[in-house]
Amino acid sequence: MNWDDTTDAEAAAERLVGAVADGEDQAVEAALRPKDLGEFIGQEKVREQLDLVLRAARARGATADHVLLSGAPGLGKTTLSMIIAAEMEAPIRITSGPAIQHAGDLAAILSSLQEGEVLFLDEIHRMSRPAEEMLYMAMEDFRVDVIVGKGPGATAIPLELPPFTLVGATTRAGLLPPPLRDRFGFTAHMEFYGPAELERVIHRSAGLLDVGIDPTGAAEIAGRSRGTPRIANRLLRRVRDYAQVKADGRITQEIAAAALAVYEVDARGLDRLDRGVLEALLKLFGGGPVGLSTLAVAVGEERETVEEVAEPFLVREGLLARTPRGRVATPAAWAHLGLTPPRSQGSGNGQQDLFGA
Ligand SMILES: Nc1ncnc2c1ncn2[C@@H]1O[C@H](COP(=O)(O)OP(=O)(O)OP(=O)(O)O)[C@@H](O)[C@H]1O
Repeated sequence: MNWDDTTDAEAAAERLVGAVADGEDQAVEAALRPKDLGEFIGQEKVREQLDLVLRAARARGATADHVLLSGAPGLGKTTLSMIIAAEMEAPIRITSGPAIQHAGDLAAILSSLQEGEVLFLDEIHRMSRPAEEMLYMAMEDFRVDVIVGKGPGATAIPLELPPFTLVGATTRAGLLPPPLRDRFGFTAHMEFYGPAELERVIHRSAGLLDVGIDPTGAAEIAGRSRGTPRIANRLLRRVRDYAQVKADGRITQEIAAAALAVYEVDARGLDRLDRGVLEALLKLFGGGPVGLSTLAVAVGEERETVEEVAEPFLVREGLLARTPRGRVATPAAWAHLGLTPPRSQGSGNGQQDLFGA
């Protein structure tokens, strides 16, 4: 998904199943964040590796190596950066790539860091080029050159920095220039969460929010959370509202299913936009192949919205395939919408033809 494009990110943030944080998320997330590695659910490999990195640094009495976290929005990168600071008993400073427009902005932040401080740089791939170049030297030598003056009279004044730990976060590690990527001592890729992990996230959050929930209720919400803790927490809050207004406040499987039906989030986590795209593909175009522009017109959305907001999840779920001949529905898409594919698509040969990339 192209999260560089603010409009798409905003469009996605407006959805109940959007992974980008909205205003309400920002207000309540602090209370739901795990505080140490032991509380952080899932991501076993990342946790194990990070635990070793941090323990070793602590044992040496040194500042931890720079850490790069990559992965989709809402999987816990900010949370993990705060945990790194907590585990190192260090303060944390939080900023983001787009907030650093000039190298001077970065120099001001770096020069005010305390020894051992964690600098969390979200969306690090969106930093300006001069700032990025300044960061290379800061990461490697804990030094920056501050340029004073302009033109031929400009001079570089070297500035020593205290050792610090940079935690960079990006949704797209591939976009980082290799010199920057290489300066991180530890890189972790965060994966989408499985249903059992999401159930644990939901139980934990329900406990913190003081909401009663049955295991079946948690499973129902987990199944619709698109592998993302942020979405799980958001759906939990909407289901809690429903349970309070329509029942006795306790979340059961029936309550969760009924609440999320009101919000048009289906059993697999598809919302109205996702289902609209699939329905058009199946009902109007017999399952495809159909071009992206035609599909977008059929659902009354911008091409970019279909491509960047709806499609990535449909592809990930194995409901839609992008082929050189156009968008094609998979057999799972027909099954999910309870429709029968035309005969030619049901047969092995026809299917091969459709996906014949
Ligand atoms: N492993 C986890 N265990 C429990 N809760 C989690 C976990 N990961 C994330 N969360 C919860 O999900 C919410 C979103 O997490 P966080 O803000 O860290 O995501 P992010 O990857 O930094 O997102 P973004 O890329 O949009 O900044 C937080 O409220 C946090 O409590």
